[in-house]
Amino acid sequence: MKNPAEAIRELANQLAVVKARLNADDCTGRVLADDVVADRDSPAADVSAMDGYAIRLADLSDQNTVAVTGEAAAGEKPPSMQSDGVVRIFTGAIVPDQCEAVVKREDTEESDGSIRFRQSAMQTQAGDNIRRAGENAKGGSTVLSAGVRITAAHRATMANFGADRVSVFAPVRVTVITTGDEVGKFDDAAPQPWQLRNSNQSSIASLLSQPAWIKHVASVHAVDDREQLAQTLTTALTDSDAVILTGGVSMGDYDYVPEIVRQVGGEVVFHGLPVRPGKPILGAATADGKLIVGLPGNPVSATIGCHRFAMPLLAKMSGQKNWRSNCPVVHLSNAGSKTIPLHWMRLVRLIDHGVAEPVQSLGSGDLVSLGQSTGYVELPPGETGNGPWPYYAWS
Ligand SMILES: Nc1nc2c(c(=O)[nH]1)N[C@H]1C(S)=C(S)[C@@H](COP(=O)(O)OP(=O)(O)OC[C@H]3O[C@@H](n4cnc5c(N)ncnc54)[C@H](O)[C@@H]3O)O[C@H]1N2
Ligand code: MOO
Repeated sequence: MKNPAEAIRELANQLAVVKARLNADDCTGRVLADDVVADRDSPAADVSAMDGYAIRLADLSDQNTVAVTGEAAAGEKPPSMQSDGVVRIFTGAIVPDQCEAVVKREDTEESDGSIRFRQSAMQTQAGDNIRRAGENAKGGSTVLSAGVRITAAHRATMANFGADRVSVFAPVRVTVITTGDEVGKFDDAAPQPWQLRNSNQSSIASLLSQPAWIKHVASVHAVDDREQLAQTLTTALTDSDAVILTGGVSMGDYDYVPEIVRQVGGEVVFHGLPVRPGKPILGAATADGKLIVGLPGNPVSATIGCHRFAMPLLAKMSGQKNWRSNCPVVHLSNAGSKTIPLHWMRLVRLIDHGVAEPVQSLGSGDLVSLGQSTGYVELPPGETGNGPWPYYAWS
C-alpha cells in the first residue's frame, strides 16, 4: 500500500488545475494566475535610508562646522548640493545628485544653520545609508510569480508596483456529499439513539471555508441507496471541480461509494491506505481531471482525512505551485511507547512553541477527543517517541 505522500502525489498527477481567470480587486487568499512585473525600478531613485545629512566625503571632518545649505524631504524633488555644505535629508527622500553618503543626524551636533560631525561619523563610507535605484528590483523584472497564494506580504509588493487588480485562478468548486441512513438534521426533535447528527458535514464545511481559493458549492446528504447516490454524485461532478464524500467507503453491505465512484467514471487511484485513522479512504480522478475523495464515515477519520489528503489535492487544483503540506514539526511530551504498524495520525494539543501533548482518544468515533485537539502529528509505521514529528494544525 502507498504511503500518504505517494498516494497524494499519484492522485495529484491526474488532477486538472482550474482554468478560469478573473481580475480581482479583493485578491487576498486567492492564487495569482500571472506573474507580477515591476512597472519601474524599486526604489525608483537613490533615496536616503535615514534622517540625517547628505554629504560629500570631502566634507567629513570633526574639526569644522559645515553649513546646512538645503533640505531634501520625502515627496519632493531634491535640491542640488552647493559646493560647500550639506543638505538636511529625511528617510525616503531622494538624495541630491552629488551626495556620496548620508550621515545619521545622531552622528552630528546640530546648531542653527550648520552641523559638526561627531567622531562616530568619521568612518562613513561612500554609499552609506543610501538605497540605490533598482536595488530591490529593476523595472520589467518579475517580482511575484504565478501560483502563489496571495498574502498581506504579497499585497504590499503588488501595491508598490501598481498591480492592484491582478488575474487570479477561479476558486476550486467543491461539493460535499455525506451518506448514511442514520445521519440527519434534527432541528426540533432530539435524535433517536440509532440516529446521529451530521458532524462530518460541519467539520468539512469548516475546513473548506478557510481558504479563499475554495468555493464550497453545496453540502448534500444522500441516504444509502445506489441510485440516489449515483444521481447525487453525477450532479455534484457537473457543478464542481471536486467532490468529497463521507461514509459508505468500507466493507459494509451498504457501503456503495467505491462502486458508484467507478460507475460515474472515477478512476480509483487508491482505496485503503496504511493510515490510522481513516484506513478505508478512497481517492479517484475523472477523465477530465476532477477529484473525488471518499472519506471514511467515522468523524475523526473524516476530519483528518479531509485535512491531510483532500486539502493539498484541492490546493494543487487551485493553481498553487507550493501545494504540498509544508507543516512545521513539534516534539511530543508524554508520547508513551505505543507503536502501530501504520502511519499514525495522532490527535495532539499544542502546549508550547514546538511542543504538543497527545490527546487521549478512544478512536475514530471519539468526537470529544477531536474537539480537544489543536491538530495531529504523523508518525511513520512502527515509530514512537518524542519526535520531532510533522504537525498538522486545524487552522
Ligand atoms: N469489516 C470491516 N469493517 C470496517 C472496516 C474494515 O476494514 N473492515 N474499517 C473500519 C474503519 S477503519 C472505518 S473508518 C469505518 C469506515 O466506514 P465507512 O466509511 O463505510 O463509514 P460508515 O460505515 O458509513 O460510518 C462509520 C461511522 O461513522 C458514522 N458516520 C457516518 N457518517 C457520519 C456523519 N456524516 N457524521 C457523523 N458520523 C457519521 C457512522 O454512523 C458510523 O458510526 O469502517 C470500519 N468498518
Ligand atoms: O480508519 Mo478507521 O478511521 O480506523 O476507524
